[in-house]
Amino acid sequence: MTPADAPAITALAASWEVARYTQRIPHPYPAGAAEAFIAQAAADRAAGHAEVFAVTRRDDGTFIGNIGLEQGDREGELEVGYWLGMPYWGQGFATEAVKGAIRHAFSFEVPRIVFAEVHPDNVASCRVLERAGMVETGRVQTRLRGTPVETVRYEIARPVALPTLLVAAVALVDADGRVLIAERPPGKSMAGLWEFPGGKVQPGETPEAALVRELGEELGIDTAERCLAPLTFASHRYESFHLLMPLFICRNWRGTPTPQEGQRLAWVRANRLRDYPMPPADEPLVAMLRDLL
Ligand SMILES: Nc1nc2c([nH]c(=O)n2[C@H]2C[C@H](O)[C@@H](COP(=O)(O)OP(=O)(O)OP(=O)(O)O)O2)c(=O)[nH]1
Repeated sequence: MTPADAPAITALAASWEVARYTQRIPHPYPAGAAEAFIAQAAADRAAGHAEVFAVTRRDDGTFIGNIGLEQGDREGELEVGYWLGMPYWGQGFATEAVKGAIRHAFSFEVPRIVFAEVHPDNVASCRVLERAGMVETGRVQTRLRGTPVETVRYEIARPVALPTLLVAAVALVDADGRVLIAERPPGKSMAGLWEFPGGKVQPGETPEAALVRELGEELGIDTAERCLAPLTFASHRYESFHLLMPLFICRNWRGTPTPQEGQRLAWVRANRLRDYPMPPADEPLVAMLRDLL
């Protein structure tokens, strides 16, 4: 906000429809209140416990309302509050502003939760918060504009960033065009599902070097990096990690693949791979292999 926003604030915040569900907009709106509000917002921002932004229309920069973030009573919680002038209701601006405020809040390390408290009769605002990804978590006894009221509390938690796991895998293809798959042994995650040989790329390792190592460890065969040709990749969100798995194809190796870790092996034609349950990340790969081989 800048001092130049004062006339727009005065014009828009004066209506009772706007003020009635807010905590602080005075009604009737006195002269000088907008200027005082802008000065207070600058002071709060400098003190580091609240930030208030002008909401402007992207097309022409018109001031249409305010949105703010303020420290809640509990550690790690920020409250979002907002109002828009009536001519700008019902056009998705509030939802866009709330989404922006949430993104802004979580760009800082501290907040775990962004919350809002809404008058239960303010159905439009409840919908805005829901569209912005917030969920109702309870009711709060409070006072709104001096009157006791039970507000609805909405929350959104900081999104958990999943680590990306890099796994290199290979379709070993024999002279008959069959592909080697291995069953994940009991005790491992996704036990009993059939997978392409390979494994996690260790820190400092290339995917090719990881595969050469894994093929030795798991199958007792020797391959050279130049015998591994890139084929495709899987990118799949599991519950606790995101799997990024380049799939190579290899037709040349030394030795006969034999299970070194007690796993079952199968040589399977690409059009029969569907008979073997595979991890969800592999499903698109199976279709691609069928087209290719
Ligand atoms: N090698 C291989 N891994 C796959 C395939 N599809 C798929 O989702 N994965 C997943 C399963 C594992 O989470 C990860 C491979 O890890 P890994 O095989 O080296 O590790 P691991 O069994 O020791 O690991 P863990 O999951 O038991 O911790 O990638 C696939 O076709 N081949």
